[in-house]
Amino acid sequence: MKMKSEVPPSQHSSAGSHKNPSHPPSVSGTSSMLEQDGGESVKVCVRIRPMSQKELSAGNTNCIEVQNPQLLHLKQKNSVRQYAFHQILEENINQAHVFAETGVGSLLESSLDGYSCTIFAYGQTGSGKTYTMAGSEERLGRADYVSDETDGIIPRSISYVWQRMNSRNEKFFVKSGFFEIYNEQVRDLLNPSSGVKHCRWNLKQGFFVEELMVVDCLSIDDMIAVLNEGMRNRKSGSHELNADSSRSHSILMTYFISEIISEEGHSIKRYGKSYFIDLAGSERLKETQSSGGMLVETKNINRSLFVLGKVISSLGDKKYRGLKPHVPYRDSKLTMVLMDSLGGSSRALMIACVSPAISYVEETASTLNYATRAMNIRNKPLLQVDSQEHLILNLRREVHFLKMENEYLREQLTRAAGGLPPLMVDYANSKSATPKEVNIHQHQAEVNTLRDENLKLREERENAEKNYHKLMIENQNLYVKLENLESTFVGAGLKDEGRPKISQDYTINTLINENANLKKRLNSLQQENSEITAKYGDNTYVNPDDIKSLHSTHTQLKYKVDELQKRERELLDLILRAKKKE
Ligand SMILES: Nc1ncnc2c1ncn2[C@@H]1O[C@H](COP(=O)(O)OP(=O)(O)OP(=O)(O)O)[C@@H](O)[C@H]1O
Repeated sequence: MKMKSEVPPSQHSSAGSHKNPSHPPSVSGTSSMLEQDGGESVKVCVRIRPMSQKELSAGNTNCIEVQNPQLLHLKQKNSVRQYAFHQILEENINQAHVFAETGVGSLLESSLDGYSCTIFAYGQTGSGKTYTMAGSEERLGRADYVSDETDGIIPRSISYVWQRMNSRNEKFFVKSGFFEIYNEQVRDLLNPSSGVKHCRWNLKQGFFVEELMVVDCLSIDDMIAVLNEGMRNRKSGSHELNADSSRSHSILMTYFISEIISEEGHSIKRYGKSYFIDLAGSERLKETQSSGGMLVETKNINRSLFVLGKVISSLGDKKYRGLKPHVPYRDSKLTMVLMDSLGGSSRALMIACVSPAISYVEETASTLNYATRAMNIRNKPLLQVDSQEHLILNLRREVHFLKMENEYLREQLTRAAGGLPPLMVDYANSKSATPKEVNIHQHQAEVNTLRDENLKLREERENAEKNYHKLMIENQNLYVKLENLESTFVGAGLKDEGRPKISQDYTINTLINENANLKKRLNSLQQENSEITAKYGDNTYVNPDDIKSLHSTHTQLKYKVDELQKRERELLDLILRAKKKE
């Protein structure tokens, strides 16, 4: 195995004659997911793992009933919900059958033809993602690893592609890289000591991980060595960095560069790739959604998974069909990497892993709901074309996404400031996007301008987020202070004895000062709050409901302060009258 630290080659091909590949895109060997517009839906399979010993001894019953290979019933508390998928793999289906039934071979065949393919496992912790993608975790990463029947999709894919490459009349170059994303940091699993990696975008590759170690694989053993090395480093890294390995996403990339010599003696190259992704446990996503405190989530919980959920929702929501929704790909590292696989030019297979145990029925329902949405996502698989065309294609795609995103951000700001939103433009269909009218330099200039604009809009949004956070903390402090004041002055004794009981700690002067400060803070907070609301609107991170509830808290606080001041005046009056009597 030859180790190399480099960015993989651009995904282009001079094979103009290969626009009609020998293997037209079709996800499974028998059933094509191709649709009329040339698009192809993400293939979604559900794998149900056997109940674990722990689940059985806890007395769990089965909450999933498989009706047929495409239909299942989920038995929830008071209802039964029906779900349909491309393929359902029951508990008793072994690893070899999973490989065959999910149609992975057909995807790999496309990669050898010059297409991009992504296979990813989604599901809660312990639902069998790693087992499905790689195999039994205890065996992987060990020096004495030998292939056996528990091998998952990755080792099986490795031996499949090697067999297929040997039987084809083409010369293949294979390269591989392995990385993980944890807490929005990318770590090279083949070179863990190299530190945090950055996600960049360029014309040739779209998004890519910068300075990732990419290894030349000259044999099947080299590829297995890459898998084992990555798995080993993921395990040890999980102890050093994150106690919980299920919170990181691991991504194994393999590039297949094929070369054939045409009858005229020209060399024709095609650039295919396969991504194998083992995602973090999706129950984090559920926690994220239920906690409501979005700022805390994005910091402490797996942001990539949260954004992936949003990307799947936007792309898979039927109401957006043909409307070009805003898709927040750029909001996380994982979705940047997956940009091409979801709603892009790659072919994709999602394996949703679930436990049949009734105690996880909610997590299972959540996984199945996301999987259902993912089935609505459509990709347009593209064979890599010659360099110039490929550059223009990438630029056009970048222009399209940037325009949509900037439009979305501007529209939020305008609406929040009370103006009418600008009309949304369908950039994909607008005339100005026609490639022949604009040359590559103009495309590049447009991308640069849009990216500058995007940067500014994002900075503005970040500032607004920071202010919002500050405001929340101040509000909290204010609340605590008010509670202290209330317990001091409006205690139970007051009601019982009909006369004020003033704590020794509080003199009238401190009370007046406190209230004056409180009012001052309230005023400035309210002003700050209305500025943020006007500027910010309902952007991705701060929910308009949160802003509304912040407003309502302010109103309540203000009411309490007014009440308190009224009570204070009464107390003052009482004290003065008592003093006069003395
Ligand atoms: N289909 C299956 N058959 C037998 N055992 C399985 C199956 N699926 C999963 N397991 C076992 O269940 C346990 C949990 O599986 P696994 O580690 O793959 O879950 P996971 O979804 O990757 O979890 P995490 O998100 O925490 O990494 C492992 O011991 C694994 O061997």
